Amino acid sequence: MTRIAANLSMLFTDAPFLDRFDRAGAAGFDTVEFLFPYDHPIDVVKTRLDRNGLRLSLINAPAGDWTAGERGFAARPSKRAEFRASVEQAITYATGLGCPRIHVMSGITAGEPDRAACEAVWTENLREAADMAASAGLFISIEPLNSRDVPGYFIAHQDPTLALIQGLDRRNVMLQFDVYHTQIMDGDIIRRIERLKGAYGHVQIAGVPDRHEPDTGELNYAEIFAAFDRTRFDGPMGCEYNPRGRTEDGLGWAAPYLRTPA
Ligand SMILES: O=C(O)C(=O)[C@@H](O)CO
Ligand SMILES: [Mg+2]
Repeated sequence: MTRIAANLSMLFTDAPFLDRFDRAGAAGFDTVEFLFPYDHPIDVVKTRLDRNGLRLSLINAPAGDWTAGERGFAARPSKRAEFRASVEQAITYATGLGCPRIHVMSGITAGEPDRAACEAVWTENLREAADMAASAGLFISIEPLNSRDVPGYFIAHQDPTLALIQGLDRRNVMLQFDVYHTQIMDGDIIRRIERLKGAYGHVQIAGVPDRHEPDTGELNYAEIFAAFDRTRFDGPMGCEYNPRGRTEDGLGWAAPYLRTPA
């Protein structure tokens, strides 16, 4: 059964962050995800979730100076201390907010030592993060990002990323299958959904190439949802797109997956 979640870092962005929870609830979402809640105390965010009857499916660990282009630390030998601190903070928030999964970003590795050094530090960091997360009963999510939008990011393709994850030997680290990035870098979406069944723990969606609503662009989301259904994937897929206009006005495609207003 297809389930969706509102990504509050990209939807309803005409409202301040905390007010986006109310907008998502009113629009009929029962689940949300977002990147960085860290400017707000946990209890304040929790109140917004609870008063709208919302579950939280994913947060990102702090990823550094986002506006300056930083995208996390896991593969950056020069950022070991920042990595550990970011995972600790994310675990505190995920635990307090009842969120089962943390997206840990790998970082832009241009400017770091050679690839082998980055891979070695990524592996050490992720094993440590996985063990910290496992003690709290949490999953870690690892997402390749397309190199058109995020040049120099450590991981850009699904298969090599899965090989890295398998090398960790940690059961609570899984792929994040963002259909938008995957279509740009790898394609063959339907077969890939089937072949990687069981390897991804979180899914995100958007139209390609413009990253708008999934009802535009080169992908057929009816077929993609059916493929995820066949694999028995039942997690809420994050709607991680830039709405063409007001978020609510572009939710026609989502009507079958939203709650009807009380
Ligand atoms: O951009 C995406 O896609 C994400 O999922 C973010 O968490 C990180 O870039
Ligand atoms: Mg994504």
